[in-house]
Amino acid sequence: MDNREKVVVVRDLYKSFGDLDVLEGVDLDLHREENLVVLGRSGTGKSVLIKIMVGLLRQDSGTMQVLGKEVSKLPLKELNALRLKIGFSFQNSALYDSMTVRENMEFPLVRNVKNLTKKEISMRIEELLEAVGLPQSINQMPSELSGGQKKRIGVARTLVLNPEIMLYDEPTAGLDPITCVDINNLINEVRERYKTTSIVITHDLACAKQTGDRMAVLLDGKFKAMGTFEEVFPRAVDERIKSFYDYNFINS
Ligand SMILES: Nc1ncnc2c1ncn2[C@@H]1O[C@H](COP(=O)(O)OP(=O)(O)OP(=O)(O)O)[C@@H](O)[C@H]1O
Repeated sequence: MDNREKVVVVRDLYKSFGDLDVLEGVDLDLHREENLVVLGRSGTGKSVLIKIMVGLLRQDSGTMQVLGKEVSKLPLKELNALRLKIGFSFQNSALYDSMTVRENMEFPLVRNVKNLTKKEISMRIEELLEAVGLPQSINQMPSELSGGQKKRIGVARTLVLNPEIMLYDEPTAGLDPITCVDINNLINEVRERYKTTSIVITHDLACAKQTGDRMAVLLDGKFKAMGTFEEVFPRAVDERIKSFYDYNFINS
């Protein structure tokens, strides 16, 4: 029997928009401190699944439990409290261009955590910038940072509220292959250091292989394949999963 703690439990989840059936029976168990990679072509419903997870959309049927709570049944106050435990690292890093790195990181802290002293805020920001390898960027503007640096700061800002779950949306999109490897390493370091449980949405199989304990391939509204990289890809029978593998360049 699998005794690991389950952080997310999804059962028989359905979601349609009019005639468009997007999710058609999704099942998932995500374990504490696991890195799960979700793969699937554009429009397969990855974002819809994440939106149901954070209560931005409601499923038609089935259940979505996050940290022991059925998301669709939570009153707004509890939903907001749950959302604070889920850190979303956006594809475009979502930094405010008119604020320095420090101000970008202060913003969610000051807004969501009461009674922090200036010193506590500074210490938290400095620790996180050190953790993502950019302590020297604290007074820089986002426009002065490279794409990879912006991603790092975006991750640091997401961590500022101590999330238990990290959602990474296409973390390597738009980066050169070497910077991709750095960002993948960062995702793994964040897990080690902050004991986060992560979902990584990506089309990049090198990223999937490097960061994922398990892969979950969303196809026809369900997770059609689930397992380690080696279990899912080299031996794929489904032509669509095989083509996903064949069209990607595997670095290692
Ligand atoms: N609020 C909505 N109303 C109507 N249709 C929607 C809504 N949200 C998503 N959809 C549709 O659901 C399908 C799945 O969309 P989703 O954004 O989840 O895809 P995705 O797998 O995240 O794609 P990508 O990899 O391109 O981000 C799409 O056809 C989309 O148009």
